[in-house]
Order: sequence, then structure tokens, then C-alpha cells
Amino acid sequence: MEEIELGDGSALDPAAGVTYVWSNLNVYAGGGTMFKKSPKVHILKNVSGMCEGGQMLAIMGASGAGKTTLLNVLTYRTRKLEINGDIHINGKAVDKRTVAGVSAYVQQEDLFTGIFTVKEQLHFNAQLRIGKEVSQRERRKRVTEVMTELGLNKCADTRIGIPGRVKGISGGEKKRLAFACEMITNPLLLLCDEPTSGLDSFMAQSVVKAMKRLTGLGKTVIATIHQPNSEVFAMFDRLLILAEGRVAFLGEVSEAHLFFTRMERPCPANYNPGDHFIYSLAVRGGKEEECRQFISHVCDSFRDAEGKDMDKRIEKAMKPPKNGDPLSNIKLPKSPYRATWFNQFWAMLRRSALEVIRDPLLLGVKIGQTMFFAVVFGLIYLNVNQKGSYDVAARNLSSVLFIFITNLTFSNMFPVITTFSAVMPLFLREHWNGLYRTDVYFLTKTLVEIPIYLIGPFLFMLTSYYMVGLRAGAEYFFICSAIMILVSNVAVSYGYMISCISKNYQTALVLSTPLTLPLMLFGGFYVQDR
Ligand SMILES: Nc1ncnc2c1ncn2[C@@H]1O[C@H](COP(=O)(O)OP(=O)(O)OP(=O)(O)O)[C@@H](O)[C@H]1O
Repeated sequence: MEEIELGDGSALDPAAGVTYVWSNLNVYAGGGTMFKKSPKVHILKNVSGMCEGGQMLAIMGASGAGKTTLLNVLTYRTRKLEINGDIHINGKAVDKRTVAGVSAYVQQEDLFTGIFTVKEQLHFNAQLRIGKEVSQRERRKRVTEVMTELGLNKCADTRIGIPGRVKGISGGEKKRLAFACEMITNPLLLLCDEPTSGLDSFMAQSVVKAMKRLTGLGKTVIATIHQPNSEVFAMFDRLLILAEGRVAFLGEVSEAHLFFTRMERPCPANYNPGDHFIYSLAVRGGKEEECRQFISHVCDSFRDAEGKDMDKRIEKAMKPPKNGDPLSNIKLPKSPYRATWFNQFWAMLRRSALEVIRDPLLLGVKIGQTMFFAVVFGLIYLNVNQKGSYDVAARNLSSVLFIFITNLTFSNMFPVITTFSAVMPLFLREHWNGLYRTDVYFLTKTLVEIPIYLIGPFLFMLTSYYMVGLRAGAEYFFICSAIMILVSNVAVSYGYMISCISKNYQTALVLSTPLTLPLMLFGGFYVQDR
């Protein structure tokens, strides 16, 4: 059978789609650190399941059942969790790189660059997530296609918005945009965490229909789903119901009806089956013990009857095919990044520049703050260079310059680390999604923001120049100022570097002081030495 060439350059033999299998997954959280112990929580308990190419699997369950944790484990996006169990694709154990190479993941939380319009966000994704073998024309066509498919044409030129500051597209449009950003890569395996939440029933249906269309191309679609309406529910081929971290049911939708009838909870006529299954396995307030006993009974019954057949199928699906490489129908990218270094650099440079131009708040706050401190320091050290003998005045000036350098270094570095912590979730998601490398982010951010951090210290030193009442040695003052401006910019760069490397706010903060100290001392000794 002929291979399907996908938009991202990968290929899929429709006769052998991606069979995704997971077996006996046990996930634990907590346990504490060496300093502080906390109880270990067993989140997923012996969870097994599978989804074949051309199928759409719904993962359902009450809130807290473990749906999101399962999807995070299946996409290797877990941090600080202990995981045991096996994950196989087409019968072969796979690692994070393989899963990242074949899959796309629509996460529950929508994270975007708020200053972008919907179309710009999709073009940005098309530039960085589609392989270089796909032409620009094809990419533009793909953007137009997904916008039409997901009803995003109306808000194509509307900014996404920044929560609490810039009103942008609606919550439902954001959800569809998140979905469109993943669809654009034409993935072999699509995982979605609640893709329909926040959507009206028409839009929820459109999103699920778009997912269903992917299964028609032989792709594998797995989604957690909350309160699906009957039409949406009917579109899923298979159902995995989780309850209290255990598998309560796995199989076809029609089999679920039979199973719940056997459990003496038949779905009433004209009742939404999805709602009924979730409600039956929820832990209700005031009846916790009773509900937990029922859940335990349902999970045990499934494991000891229907689950046995499923286990056999899973066991079989985990064995590699007798002949050939089980992953031979998948062209895995050599690098986790689809775009070249230069393409990543230009796309990120443009985005970083637009962020400053379209949201000049940071620029305004930074300059306003610097001017405020320039005036305060200027008033404290007003005409300091005019007082006493020439030697005393010179010594005073050196001390004042040292204080200036301390202020400029720290006041540039800490805001960088603090503002970076706000964009850290987006950076981490895009970086792990293979959009760009850490060094590209660091370089483009630094390059774009350096002019801002040049203007601030320049105005600071200019104000100080007039306020300290320079008696002589203007040349000395200007050289020291240049050194200070340089040092304060290296501090900005340091701030970004520490944040990018540590990828963690607390670590960046802890590292910032010892790393800034040599810089400050260099500047300090320089101004003292003259
Ligand atoms: N890192 C963690 N530490 C401790 N408990 C955790 C951690 N992560 C998840 N849990 C717990 O595991 C359970 C499952 O969480 P999960 O987010 O997977 O549920 P969910 O089914 O997706 O819920 P919802 O539908 O409300 O999003 C919850 O009780 C949650 O509190």
C-alpha cells in the first residue's frame, strides 16, 4: 500500500498505523526531599491500555481520577513523579524522543504569546514545527486549512490577549487555537487533554470531528474528555474509564453499556452515557466510603472478567512483529527541532521584538524606575564632587560610582529573572515541543532587550552626571559610566542565561547573587582604581 506523506515530512503506511500501548503503569508523587518528608501518593495503579491506528480513544473519569497524569506520562511530560511500567509503539519500547517525534499534545492549559494574532501564532508554529522539506506555500495553505477547519477565520487578525491586561480572543477560541497549533503538524499520534472544555456544543463537535478526520487517515487519537454531549460521545471508538487511579473499564462504547448493566448501573434511556458512567464512578460528598467500595468493586470486576481479554490483546500488541522493524513506517526526525537554527533564530527574534513593540509596558516601567532612582540617588549625593578638598571629593565620587554600579547590576538582573518566571511555562512547553533551542531563546531575548537595558543605565548616568556636580575628570566619569552600562547589560544577559539553563525560578534566584558578585566587583574595582 502506498505511503501517506504527511505535512511534517513523516510518512505513514495506512496499513500499519501507530499502535500505542501502555502496560501496568504505576505513578507515585510526593515522598518529600531529604530535608522534608511528605506522604507518597499512588496516583495511577496498574493502568494498562491501548489505542490502534485509525481509532479514537476517550479517557474519562471523575475529577481527580488521574486522566491528566496518564496523558502526561504517555507523552513523557512528567516532572518529579516516580513512574513504573512500559510504553510501546508498534510493539517496541519507546523513549521520550520517539514519542515526541510522532506525537502532538494539546494540553489542558492554553499558553500563547498574547501579543500575537491568531494567524501569527499559527504561522509561527508552521515555521518552527513543520519540517524544512515543506515549502512556504504549503505551510501557508496548511495554516489556512486548519483555521477554516476550526472556525478561526473570524478572529484571524485578533490578538490572543494577555490575561488581566489585554482583552483578546474568547476562551473557546483559545482552546480551538491550541488545537489548531497541534493539528498543523499533522501528527501520527494526537493526545488531547480536555480539548472540548470551554467550547459550546457546536464547537466541541467541530473539534472532535476534526480529530475523527485524523483517524480516517490512519492516525491514533487519544483524548481525555469531560461531559461529552451524546453526539461527541458517539464519535469515540473506544473508552477508557479511570476511577481513583485504576482502570474501571476499557473497551468499545457498546461494551461499556453491557458492563455497567452487569454492575447494576444500567444507563437509563435518553440519558447521556458519558455523564452516567462518570457519575456512577464519582466519589460523592457524604457518601465517600460507599462510593469508594463501589469503585473498588467495579475495578476488580473489570480486571477479573473483561480485563483479562484486554490484557491478552495488550500483551500481544507489546510484542514486536516477527519481520522487520516495528517503527519502520515512521520517519523519525534526527533532531527534536524541525526548523534549522537560523529559522528558529529569525522567528524568535521577530517574536521577541514584537513583544517589546506591541507591549511597551516593560519598557515604560523600566525607564520610569531607572529615572526615579537616578533622581533619588542624585538628591542623596547632590554636588558630592563639589565638597571638601580635591582628594576627598575624588574619593567620594569613587564611592558613589560603586553604589551606582551595585544598583545598576542588581536592578537589571532581578527583574529579568522575575519576568522570566512568568513566561517560563510557555518557554518550557515550546522548548519541549521542539520549537526552538534554549540558546536561541537566550540569544534573541538578550539581543532584543539589550537596547532597553542600554537606555535605562545611560539615562541614569546622564542624570547623575549633572547631579553629582562634577568638579573635574569628566573623562573618568564617562569611562566609568560606559563600564557600568556594559556591566549592567552583562547582568541582563546573565539573568537570561541562568533562567534558561536552570529552567527554574528558585534556582535562578539562588544562582544570581554569586554570579553577579564578580561582575559587580570588577566594575567596583575599576571605578576605585582610576
Ligand atoms: N504532583 C502531585 N503530587 C501529589 N498529588 C498529585 C500530583 N499530581 C497529581 N496529583 C493527584 O493525583 C490525582 C489525579 O490528578 P489528575 O490531574 O491526573 O486528575 P484528572 O483526572 O485529570 O482531574 P481533572 O479532571 O480535575 O483535571 C489528583 O487527586 C491529584 O491531586
